[in-house]
Formats: sequence, structure tokens, C-alpha cells
Amino acid sequence: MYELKEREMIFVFTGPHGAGRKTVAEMSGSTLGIKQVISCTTRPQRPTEVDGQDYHFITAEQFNEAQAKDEFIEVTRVNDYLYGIKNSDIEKIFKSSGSIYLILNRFGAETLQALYGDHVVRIFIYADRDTLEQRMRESGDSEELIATYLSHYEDEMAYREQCEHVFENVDLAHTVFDLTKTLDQYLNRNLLELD
Ligand SMILES: Nc1nc2c(ncn2[C@@H]2O[C@H](COP(=O)(O)OP(=O)(O)O)[C@@H](O)[C@H]2O)c(=O)[nH]1
Ligand SMILES: Nc1ncnc2c1ncn2[C@@H]1O[C@H](COP(=O)(O)OP(=O)(O)O)[C@@H](O)[C@H]1O
Repeated sequence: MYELKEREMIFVFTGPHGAGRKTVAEMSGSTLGIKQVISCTTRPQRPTEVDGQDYHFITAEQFNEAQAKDEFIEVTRVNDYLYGIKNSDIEKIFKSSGSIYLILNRFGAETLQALYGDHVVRIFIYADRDTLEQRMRESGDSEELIATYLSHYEDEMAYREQCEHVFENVDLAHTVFDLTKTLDQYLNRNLLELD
């Protein structure tokens, strides 16, 4: 497990699929100079996705091999596909960024918090069910996929109580403004405490 230095923070974005976690995390992350640690997955790459940018897309054999070598800090299964964060990827991104962020389901958020304690800030992003359904439909997701994603909605929503911060993502600019301000406070607090 990577040993965190005092100033290093891990921001974990969690919440229901389609709530806008990726969108707001990327926008705030680029403003604050925080980089994302991406996961490895056996899920097929979507046409809009870039390998090494959205995920490391690997085969089930490659995943099993890495898991047998104990390379993952955490592994989860979603909709029959495997997802895992490699310790070496966390280490690599920390070398080029003072703090990092990840976009994970509730199990990943829970595991990272258990491992890294106060260094982890869980940010819960959500929108109401109808809004998510509408956004997924507009983005062209099939009815079957929408139903699969919505089947996890209540379970993901139940995790919001455990998170340090909760944002309802209605107006994008508004969410990103509030979120950036919140993350900045953690980053500045660390600088002030240690300087
Ligand atoms: N616990 C955990 N969750 C992950 C990991 N990688 C991705 N996830 C989350 O698991 C879910 C995967 O579903 P998917 O349909 O692939 O989501 P998308 O990539 O966000 O469109 C999403 O909620 C991801 O944020 C991981 O390594 N660990
Ligand atoms: N506040 C918002 N209003 C409308 N659409 C949004 C908003 N935030 C995100 N979106 C859109 O919703 C979709 C899902 O966002 P995404 O960031 O991929 O969600 P997640 O990472 O939580 O699954 C994307 O098409 C994104 O452009």
C-alpha cells in the first residue's frame, strides 16, 4: 500500500451512475491541478472512451493475473465486469500531483476511507432519479442499460450519509463552483497547517 505523505489528499467522487461525477471532478480537478487515478476494467471500451484516459481496458485474463500478483488495492464487480485500482497507479499519480481523485462506487469509497482514513474526502454527487433517467436517455443509452443503472440507484443513494460532502448536481456551473471552493479549502488547509 502506498504510504501517504502528510499533505497528500485523496478525493473520492461517488454517487449514482450518470449524476455527473466524472464531469464535475474533471472540471474542478483541472482548475486545482489534481489528477485522476483511473481504474483497470474488463468492461468493453465505449466508442467515446480512450484507453488510458477513461480506464485501462484489460482482458479478464490480464485482470486475474494482476489480482493474483496482489497489484490491486481494491477490486469490485459491477454489472458482471471487474474494476480495480492498482497501487502502482496511485503511486505514479502522486509523484506528479500533490493530491489525487478517483471516481468509484460506494464499495471503493468505503475501502479507500478504511485504508487512508483522514486523508480521504468522500464527495457524493447526485441528482434525482428522473433527472438521471432523462440524461441517460439523451446521451443515447439503451432502455436495458438505463434500467440496469437505475437498479443501483437506491443502494448508491444510501451511501450519501457516510460522505463528507454532498452536492446535488442540477446546474453544472453552480456545482463546479461550490465543489472547487470545497476542495480548495482542504488543499489550502493542508498548506497552512504545515507551512
Ligand atoms: N469500487 C470501485 N468502483 C469503480 C472502480 N472503477 C470504476 N468504478 C465505479 O463503478 C461503476 C462502473 O460502472 P460503469 O458503467 O463502467 O460506469 P462509468 O465508467 O462511470 O460509465 C461506476 O460507478 C464507477 O465510478 C474501481 O476501481 N473500484
Ligand atoms: N448539471 C448537469 N446538467 C445536465 N447534464 C449534466 C450535468 N452534469 C453532468 N451532465 C451530463 O450527464 C451525463 C453523465 O455525466 P457523467 O459525468 O459521465 O456522470 P457519472 O460520472 O456520475 O456517471 C454526461 O452526459 C454529462 O455531460
